[in-house]
Amino acid sequence: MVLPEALNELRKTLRKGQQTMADWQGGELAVSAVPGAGKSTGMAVAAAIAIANFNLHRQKQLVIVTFTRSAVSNIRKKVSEHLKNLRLPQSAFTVSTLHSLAYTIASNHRELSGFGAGETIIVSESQKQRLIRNATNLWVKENPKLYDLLLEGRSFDGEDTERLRRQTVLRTDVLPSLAREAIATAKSSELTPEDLRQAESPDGGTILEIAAGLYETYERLLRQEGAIDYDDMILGALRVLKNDSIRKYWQERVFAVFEDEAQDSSPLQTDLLEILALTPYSSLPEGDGEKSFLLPSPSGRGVGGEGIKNLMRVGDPNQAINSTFTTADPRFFNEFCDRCQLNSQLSTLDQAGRSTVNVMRAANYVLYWVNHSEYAKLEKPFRQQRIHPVDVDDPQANANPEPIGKGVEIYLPNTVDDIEHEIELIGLRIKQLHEQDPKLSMAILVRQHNQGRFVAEALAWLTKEHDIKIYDVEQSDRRSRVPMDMLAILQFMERPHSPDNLKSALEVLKDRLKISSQQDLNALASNPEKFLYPTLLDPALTPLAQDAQSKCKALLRAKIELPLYNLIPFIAFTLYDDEAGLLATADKLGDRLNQQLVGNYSMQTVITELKEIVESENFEAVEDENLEGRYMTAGQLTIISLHKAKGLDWDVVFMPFLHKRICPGEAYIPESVKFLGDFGLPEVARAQIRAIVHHERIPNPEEAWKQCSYLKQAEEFRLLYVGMTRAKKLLWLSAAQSAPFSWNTLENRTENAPICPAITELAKKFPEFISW
Ligand SMILES: Nc1ncnc2c1ncn2[C@@H]1O[C@H](COP(=O)(O)OP(=O)(O)OP(=O)(O)O)[C@@H](O)[C@H]1O
Repeated sequence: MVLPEALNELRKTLRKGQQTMADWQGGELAVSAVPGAGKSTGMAVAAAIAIANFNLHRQKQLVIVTFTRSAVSNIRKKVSEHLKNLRLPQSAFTVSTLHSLAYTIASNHRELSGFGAGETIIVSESQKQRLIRNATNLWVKENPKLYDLLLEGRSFDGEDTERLRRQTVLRTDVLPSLAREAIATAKSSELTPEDLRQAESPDGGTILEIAAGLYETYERLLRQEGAIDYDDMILGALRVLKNDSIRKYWQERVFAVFEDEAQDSSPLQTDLLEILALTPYSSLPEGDGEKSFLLPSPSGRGVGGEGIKNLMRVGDPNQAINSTFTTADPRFFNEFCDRCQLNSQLSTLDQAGRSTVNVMRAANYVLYWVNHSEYAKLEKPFRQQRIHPVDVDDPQANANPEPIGKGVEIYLPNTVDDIEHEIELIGLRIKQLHEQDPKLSMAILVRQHNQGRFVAEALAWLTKEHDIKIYDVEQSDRRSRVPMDMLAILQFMERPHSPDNLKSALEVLKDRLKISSQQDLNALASNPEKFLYPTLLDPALTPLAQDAQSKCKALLRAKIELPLYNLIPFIAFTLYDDEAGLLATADKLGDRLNQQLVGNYSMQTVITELKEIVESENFEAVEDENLEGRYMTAGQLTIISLHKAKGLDWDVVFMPFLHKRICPGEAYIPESVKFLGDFGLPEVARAQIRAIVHHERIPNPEEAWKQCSYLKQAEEFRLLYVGMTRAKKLLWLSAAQSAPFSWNTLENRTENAPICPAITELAKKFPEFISW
């Protein structure tokens, strides 16, 4: 028995808003928190207090779920610490990601999960991509009529070159993306291929028919391999829980579910949690004392039967930044919040300990402006929620620190000429700040990989001349792609006349900035013979294509001239400059292949071995539980993508390159796919399936395309907001006058590139932040 005083002491370590979590008395509770509100801290204390209040133990547990593995270990550590201090059993709670919770349930009852009898193989992301490629090829073979319809597109003059180009675009680009979107959206919403076929679509259902076919073929291949993907884990668990006695078993074991990062869950994942969180009335013992603690579920929606739903969902809808590539959508969590609000079960954590006051004012204004702008016509990108500083007696020391300078510095195009100038100004500011306080943690947040690379190269002098440590997070990603690059190039060397092989090799050369991206690679790859060895009768190649051709031919020559074991180093020198340890990584890979293939070293065995390495992903750096700690080290400058920066913070945050083209961006259709229509087919499929999920009218392709770009823009603004709220003492926002048209190549610049409209408005509202 824990003394109430001890629990009260623990509760008092929380700020007011967080205390509403600790005061949870059962039933449903939504907690909508602003960035920096201390959600995880609040949840950990709330968990310990709930375990004490409800006498939880091994057979009646509190289940905590969150999104990433590092968040799991963070929360586990905190809860465990509190339980130790309160002398409560550690077995009273579990913390896991949603997927691993689902997998535990499903694999405990294999016969009902649909997983098959043998050992279950869980496909990784890269294995899934391979399956999708295979499914696409198979679908093309089995569906010649639909494929021809796509080849015809809007119009077709029957010319062979154009046909070959279209084939390459469809098979290597459009159809695999369509498959990916369709599978992600449909499967994670429990829609079957048949459901897609039966939906009433205004365009006659052709797009949904293709989506259904690809999805079906993918499923077939997955089953053939005896494998499951991440969506199957959730579906498997839900299938298992349809069984009355098994559901009862789990519901009795699980007293309540606390979910962190709830804005990132899909509806099906939420269903799973709701089922687990339910205690059926029939399971409550007569006159059980616990009964009096529990409030009836406010929703009464009763997933999985009537009962009491003990479910706390904590999240920030304004930090939902995964909705354009998963089925998560902030609207689901928003709806949950609204529903709970009707029953006075919504708690809003709007005080935040992290940033200096001006950073909060800037983030609040951006949110307000976007929600009242043309970008909010269809649906508001943000939940209206202001971030407030903490009270003076807050338990967190120095929760809202003093600013450095004004706390926010905005650099507009009239002071910054071009991106080189912009990064030079940033470098000088970093040097100055580091001299003033060598312990400051700093980060530069970028939206695209190529920006990160540009920044890392341009600021290398800070390390050389001033010993400032730079940690480029994307670098390790680049290293993990080395085996894939090698595989693509070797496959091309082995069979250069395959359009697919040539296309993959060209893609690698483009990604490594060795050939220009300002050309249609599909056109080059569609007829390898003509591209590599044109006759005098063939039309002349453009200068950009000639450059690509000479790089490809050099690779083919090397295959003839060099001993096989020299090919890996040769390819490495072709692809990589001596940056980011890529050459060293390629060396390591070469050594490993040499060791593994002693006495059996041939092109074929090297390719097979590389395939193995790529598919098993066992050459990648192992995810480190304290990776986040390494990103935020004092005295270090971290270069990191906006997506990865979520959940982290630094004393000083730089956000450069804030142009309208990127934030909020606009829907863009490459010339090469316009034969299909003025829209992206994968995005349209996704929007149509989404409409089925939401029981809405299915949009026609043009409407669907508009919706997609709207959703994407809303998400870009949320990314901007996530970025801004990472700063503790100083936030730097900038955009140069001249910027690259596309970051794939820095050569083509747009003069007077329009800047992100939210930043223009921010500068108008707070002219005192404008710096030069
Ligand atoms: N009541 C508190 N007392 C002392 N420190 C606190 C308190 N609440 C939060 N903090 C500190 O504030 C920081 C952020 O807390 P936490 O990680 O819980 O925030 P979060 O809301 O999950 O963050 P995010 O903005 O990324 O969503 C942590 O360093 C934590 O220790």
